[in-house]
Amino acid sequence: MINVAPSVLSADFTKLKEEIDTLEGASWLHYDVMDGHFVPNISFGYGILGNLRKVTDKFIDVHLMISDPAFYAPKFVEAGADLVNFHVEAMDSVEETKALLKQIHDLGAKNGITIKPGTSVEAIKPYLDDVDLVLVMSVEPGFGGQSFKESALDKIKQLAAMKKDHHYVIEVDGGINAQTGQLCKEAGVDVLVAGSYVFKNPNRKEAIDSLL
Ligand SMILES: O=C(CO)[C@H](O)[C@H](O)COP(=O)(O)O
Ligand SMILES: [Co+2]
Repeated sequence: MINVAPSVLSADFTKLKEEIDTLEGASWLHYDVMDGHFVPNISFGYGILGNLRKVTDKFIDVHLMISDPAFYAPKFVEAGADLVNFHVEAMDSVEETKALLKQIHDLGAKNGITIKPGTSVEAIKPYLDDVDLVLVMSVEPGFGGQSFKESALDKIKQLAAMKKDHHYVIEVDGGINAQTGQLCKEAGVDVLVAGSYVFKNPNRKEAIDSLL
């Protein structure tokens, strides 16, 4: 079964609750956190997540694009994240990474590990037994509205082939529309993040349905 996770980054923030209410058919919400350091953009933090948590029962998937996930991840769990994923490129050691994955679980949320387009699946092999989700970036993190990079497809296929020995779900993020979403589904993805494709369509249900 495919889940669609609309990325709040592309929503109209002046009416966030109404925007969320239009997302019929999507059981997840994707919440992109950018610190202006790990990526050259700044989005929103755990305060706004706390507000969002009060107005939706959707499964909130927090994507941390920040340099210090170990410090901030617990704050996002506390604010109501259902899942917190962070970039392997932001971590200094395997020990530190495993400790943060465990801490997120101990705090009661699901965890995930994320790779940029230039990072291979090899880099996250040490964590595949410890994660609930692997996020494959199909654009350089930092901005919505970019074009899908086909190099993500091979990584999804590799992760899908290894999935039988592990328990993670595979998510893809960046440049997803009906066409690229179909390619990802054929490659074995479980969760499609879609920002501009969903929020730029006046008929949100139609956009979400075209991805399912
Ligand atoms: O993590 C992200 C950017 O770093 C966003 O989740 C992603 O870009 C979604 O936007 P779009 O679907 O418009 O590409
Ligand atoms: Co994202």
